[in-house]
Amino acid sequence: MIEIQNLVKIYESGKQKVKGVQDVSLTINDGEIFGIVGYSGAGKSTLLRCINMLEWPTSGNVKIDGVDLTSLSRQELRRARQKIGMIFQHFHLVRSKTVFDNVAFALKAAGKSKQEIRNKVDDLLEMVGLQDKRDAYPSQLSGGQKQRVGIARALANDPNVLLCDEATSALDPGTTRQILLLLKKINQELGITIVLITHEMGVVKEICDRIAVMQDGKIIECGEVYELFARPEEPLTRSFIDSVLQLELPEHLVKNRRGTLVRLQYRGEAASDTVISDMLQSFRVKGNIIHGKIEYIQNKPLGILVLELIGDESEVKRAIDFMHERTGGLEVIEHAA
Ligand SMILES: Nc1ncnc2c1ncn2[C@@H]1O[C@H](COP(=O)(O)OP(=O)(O)OP(=O)(O)O)[C@@H](O)[C@H]1O
Repeated sequence: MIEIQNLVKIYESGKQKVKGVQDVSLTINDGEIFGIVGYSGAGKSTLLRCINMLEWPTSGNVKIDGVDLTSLSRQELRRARQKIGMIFQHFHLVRSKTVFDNVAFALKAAGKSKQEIRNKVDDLLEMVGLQDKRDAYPSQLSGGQKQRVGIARALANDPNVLLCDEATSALDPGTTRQILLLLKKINQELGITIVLITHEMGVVKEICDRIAVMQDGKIIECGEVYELFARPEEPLTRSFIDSVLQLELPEHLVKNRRGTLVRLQYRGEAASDTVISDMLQSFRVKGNIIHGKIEYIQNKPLGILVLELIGDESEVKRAIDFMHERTGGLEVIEHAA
């Protein structure tokens, strides 16, 4: 388990002080894939780099499996870090070394025998699907292949935790998906806890169990991915979610509406419910479906519909209250003029 308590990181350059992370407390459970989301400058990298002490916190603690990393000696910290792998946006491979040697590097440093190194590297390359690139150099690899080498290298010392710093941001969508599937496989087969930072909600939707949303060095919202998608509380979280759900309505639809537009979100079990037909039968309103989709997040359906309700104002209001009660997730987007 990773426990972050009241973490603060302030960068000082000359007389200027920049707050990288402001009083963050967070618990990440064993075996979880935990996402940290936020715009550029929100403090994601700083927080991630404090987890393995690449950045030393100004105050606060980081405990991994009960051990407070801020209290360790340099040597103890070096040993603790072997159990925390890390991968990077730009891979950070050694250009003059082959794929094999890039992965073997950490094992040599840990004093493993030649035979052990050969077996381990071969196993890792098989895991990431790069056996045939064993003797290639980084310049001969695609971006996705380079990240696979980065992942194999990060797993060399059998870490319990894998930190991913924008690991897919330099990759095209197809390759991103393959790398995310690989991370999921590693999480499931090896039981490794994964903490990833990203500004792409699509990445979160694909593989994370829980997420924290960061703004100005603070966590403004944290929870299970499905719950956050179904019921975000903060406007920033909502805008991240909307970006991936592609819910923007064409302007002419909003302009030419005749009634009240409402966005309806059905959660899990309610997704197949008959809430709309019940509403239309119970109230004197007409309903047009303007936009609709069902998203599957962590294999659970999240239904999203935009309805135009036309009718007497008080009847529309009663219809909205009814749907609110039945679904728990309803938003009035725009009132008719
Ligand atoms: N080494 C540093 N020295 C001074 N200020 C820094 C340093 N690293 C980060 N900062 C500042 O700390 C704040 C948080 O930066 P950080 O890189 O953690 O954000 P981020 O969310 O990861 O953004 P990005 O996605 O652009 O990397 C920013 O204001 C940034 O300018």
